[in-house]
Amino acid sequence: MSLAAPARALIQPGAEEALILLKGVWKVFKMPSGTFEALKNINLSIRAGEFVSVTGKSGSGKSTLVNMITGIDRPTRGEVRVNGTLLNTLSEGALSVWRGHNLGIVFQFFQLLPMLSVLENVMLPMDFCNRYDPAERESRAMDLLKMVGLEKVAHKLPAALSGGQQQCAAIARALANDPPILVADEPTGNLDSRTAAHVMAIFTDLVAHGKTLVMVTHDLSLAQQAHRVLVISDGELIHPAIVATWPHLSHAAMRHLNRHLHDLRLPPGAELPPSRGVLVLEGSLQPGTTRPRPRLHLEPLAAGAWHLFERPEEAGHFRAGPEGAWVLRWDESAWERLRQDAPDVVTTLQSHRGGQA
Ligand SMILES: Nc1ncnc2c1ncn2[C@@H]1O[C@H](COP(=O)(O)OP(=O)(O)OP(=O)(O)O)[C@@H](O)[C@H]1O
Repeated sequence: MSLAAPARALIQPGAEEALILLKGVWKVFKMPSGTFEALKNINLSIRAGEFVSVTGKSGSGKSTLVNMITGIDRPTRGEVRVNGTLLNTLSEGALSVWRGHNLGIVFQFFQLLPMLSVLENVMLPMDFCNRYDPAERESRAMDLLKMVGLEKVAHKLPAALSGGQQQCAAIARALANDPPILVADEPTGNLDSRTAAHVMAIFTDLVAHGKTLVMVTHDLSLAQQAHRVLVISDGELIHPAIVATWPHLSHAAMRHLNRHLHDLRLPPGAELPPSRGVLVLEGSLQPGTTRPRPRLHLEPLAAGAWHLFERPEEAGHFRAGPEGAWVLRWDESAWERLRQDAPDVVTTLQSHRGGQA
């Protein structure tokens, strides 16, 4: 069996590579009935040029998460760093100037100003940020409208446009100040599937030209067009390797796995400690030679491979390959907790015993 190159979808980019970085972010809402944890210890990194989709059930925390990235809302605890700026420390005024230069935001219901023409709507962010020379603004806005196919309706009011056209105008407006990052919250939620496909084609093209895109969507087929799908469930961000390895599990099942799998880095040649199961994130595990082989024939485990062990000691037949190994694993007690919390998930995993992302 040949060993695959590290599967990027299994791990997040390192903090040093991140254009968007959330570290230990919690959001707790205070309500008369008590407190509600909408985001629980989110650690997220997104590199420049990535297209990342955010999926999850209604109320799982998707909008709260993107509101952290846009600075529309602030974390209760933790750090949010976007394009080199620590958002936690900015005043409201500084945040809105920062947002104007760094982010374009696209909403589900377009939010164009109804009394301004489409062209004026697109010029508005340039006026607000004073980014381009006043003489240049109109032609720049027209170029952006051309790019999204709307030059013929530039002088109309938004109400005269279809929903799809209004969303394309909102995308042009989001691009007005040429921000490196676009954030779109359910941008196709109010569009039919043909129009949604057109909006997705515009997004894909923008990413191909270097924009970083974070898109919230309920639609799994649209989510999967991104480079990376983030799943959020009850305020928890599911480890990308769990999403990539067991994409068909329910989000609740993924959440159970997320809570009970722990990561471990092994230097080259190190023996895998007693474990009930392992998933290789990076590097490889090779069948060891120092212990007697078990009855079964063991294959190397490359990045993306997972395997369950009958007995924890069987894990010791594996050693990290020459490049080391970074794994998620269950030790005996984590596996027992998983069995107690989610017996159906254990049964599903046991029916396969292993596989490849
Ligand atoms: N300002 C607030 N005060 C109290 N609770 C809030 C507030 N904002 C959001 N919540 C709660 O936080 C949870 C997450 O909300 P959020 O809007 O992020 O979910 P979502 O995944 O975007 O949902 P949807 O897909 O329905 O838009 C929900 O239970 C919501 O009721």
